[in-house]
Amino acid sequence: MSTEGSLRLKLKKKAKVVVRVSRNSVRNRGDENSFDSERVYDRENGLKQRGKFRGTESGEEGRALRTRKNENSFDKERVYDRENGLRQRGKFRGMESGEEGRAFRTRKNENSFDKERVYDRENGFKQRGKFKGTESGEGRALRTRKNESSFDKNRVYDRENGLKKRVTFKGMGSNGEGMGREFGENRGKLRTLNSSGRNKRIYAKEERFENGKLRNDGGESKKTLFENLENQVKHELLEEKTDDHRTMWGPGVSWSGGKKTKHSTDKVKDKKENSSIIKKQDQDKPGLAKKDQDRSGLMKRDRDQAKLGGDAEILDDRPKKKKKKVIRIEYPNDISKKRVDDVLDINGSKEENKREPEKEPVMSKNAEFRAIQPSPSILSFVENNLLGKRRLIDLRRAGYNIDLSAPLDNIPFSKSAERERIEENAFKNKLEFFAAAKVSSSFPPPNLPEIAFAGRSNVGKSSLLNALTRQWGVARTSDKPGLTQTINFFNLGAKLCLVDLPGYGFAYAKDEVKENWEELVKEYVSTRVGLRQVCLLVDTKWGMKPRDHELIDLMERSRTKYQVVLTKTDVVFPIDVARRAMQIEESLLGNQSIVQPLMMVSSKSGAGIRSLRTVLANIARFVKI
Ligand SMILES: Nc1nc2c(ncn2[C@@H]2O[C@H](COP(=O)(O)OP(=O)(O)OP(=O)(O)O)[C@@H](O)[C@H]2O)c(=O)[nH]1
Ligand SMILES: [Mg+2]
Repeated sequence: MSTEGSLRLKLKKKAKVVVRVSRNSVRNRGDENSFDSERVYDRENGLKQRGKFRGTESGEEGRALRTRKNENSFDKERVYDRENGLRQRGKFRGMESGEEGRAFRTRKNENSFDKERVYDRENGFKQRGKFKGTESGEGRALRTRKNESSFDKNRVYDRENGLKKRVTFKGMGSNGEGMGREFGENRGKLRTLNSSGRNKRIYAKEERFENGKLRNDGGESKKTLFENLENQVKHELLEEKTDDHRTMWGPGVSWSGGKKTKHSTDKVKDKKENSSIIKKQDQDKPGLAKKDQDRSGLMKRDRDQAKLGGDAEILDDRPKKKKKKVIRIEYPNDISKKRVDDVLDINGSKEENKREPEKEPVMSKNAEFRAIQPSPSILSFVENNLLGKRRLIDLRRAGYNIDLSAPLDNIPFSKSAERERIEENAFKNKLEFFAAAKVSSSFPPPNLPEIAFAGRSNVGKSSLLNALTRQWGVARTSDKPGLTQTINFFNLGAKLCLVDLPGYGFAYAKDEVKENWEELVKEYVSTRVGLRQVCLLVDTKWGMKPRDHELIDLMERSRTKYQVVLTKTDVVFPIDVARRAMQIEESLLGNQSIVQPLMMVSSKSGAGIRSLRTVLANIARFVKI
């Protein structure tokens, strides 16, 4: 830098220093708040705020300057707020000159005040109640964060709720000593005494000098004083009777006996005459249960505090709890909360409603079925033949090829369905349709022993024919009941004839036609020469129906041999297959023409087909042609 430049820099600095010394109103980096007698200069908003600002007189500016630490400057008539500027034009004369130092509203002392107004940093001068709780010099009475309840003779100021609480509060009268004492009592700060689960606020007993400092000269220490005080209060709580409802509360709501009660202000006024802070209680009642102590403590709380504080009232800042209104609606037909006798009265006299002797509950058909206990032989047959609903994974593990039709009718671990492997020779023959009859006169001549398959429509008669011979599609099948409408005759080789009968019961056909089927079937099973056995097919899921019994009766009368075959066993659980078998066996126990055992098959899974095949092959074997 050149010599000329350095000289200029020095001159500038000197000039600044001079100005700074001569005028405090110059705004520079060190003094951020400049002012003059008429203007306020704000660093952020410049000189836009042109209100008269005379908070400090000349010579006192040094203290009144608004700095970062002292955020609130003021004058006799105006309050200056850094955030809101001079918008708050209320008269603010809380301090006289010379007292500003203590009355400044700072971060620690958040509440400034004057004789007539309350200044709230957040709400400005909205709270215009008269607030005269402290006279000048009451630096200790200021409401601070620790002492949140400020007060005056007539009003209570609450920082959150403003002046809404107008309870007369005369706990600390102004006595000119700056300590808030009215009666010259040795009363200290409010202390919280935890009594009976509730906080009780009491005053400490203190002695102070005239200058306001705490006196602690060899006497009881402050801590000891509080301890003594707590003990006294506890004793009082135990001693007090519950019928004393005197309270220190004004018209507000206070606690009495655990319930909120309203108190009149008259009771509070009388307490002015009290001159002692604490009425000593000498006796204690150690035998009182803790619960009772708590309760009595709660009920006497008001009175205790009144005694402790003389005229002082302690603010209860607890929010008032609203009682929930419970609306009970009585329904005339609601008998949920009535006794049995009452219920009887509602519905009629007790004699009329005498209970009838209890009948055995009628079990539903389903429940009856579930109660059936199958015999071990049936159960073992079901298990051995893998009857009932089975998981494909289980069938695969057992070696059956589930990709084949009727896999259980194949030999395990064989890759293809080998018709030649069918054990029974009769069923190794080709199944051939050779005659269909709608009327009895159309029946073919009985040259071969016949095995007929009867049953309700859609029970699986035609499917079973195909499954037994492993010739799928020879007998036509359909999921619609009533497909087979004629008596169809099939040759199985030269030795056996299989007959597919039309079904009975529900079918998609005219009633007249269905009646003809039934008559034809009845005629066939009762009159057909060469009929060796009727396989009466019953759906495992639904069991036997009345028309099945009709046919059985007919066959019984005509002495036609019949064997019951449960079909579609793959749609129910194994246990239900066994139950159904047991149920039908028991229902047909006395029948003469029935052929045992009851067979269980599934044309779809192939379960039980081999067993049935064996049974039927035996019939063919012993037939004499
Ligand atoms: N799940 C399962 N379905 C079967 C079984 N047997 C037959 N079905 C099915 O049942 C339906 C009826 O079979 P059909 O053999 O036509 O019954 P049907 O007794 O001849 O019936 P109609 O000729 O009308 O009297 C068809 O859709 C078959 O696939 C079986 O064992 N299991
Ligand atoms: Mg059929």
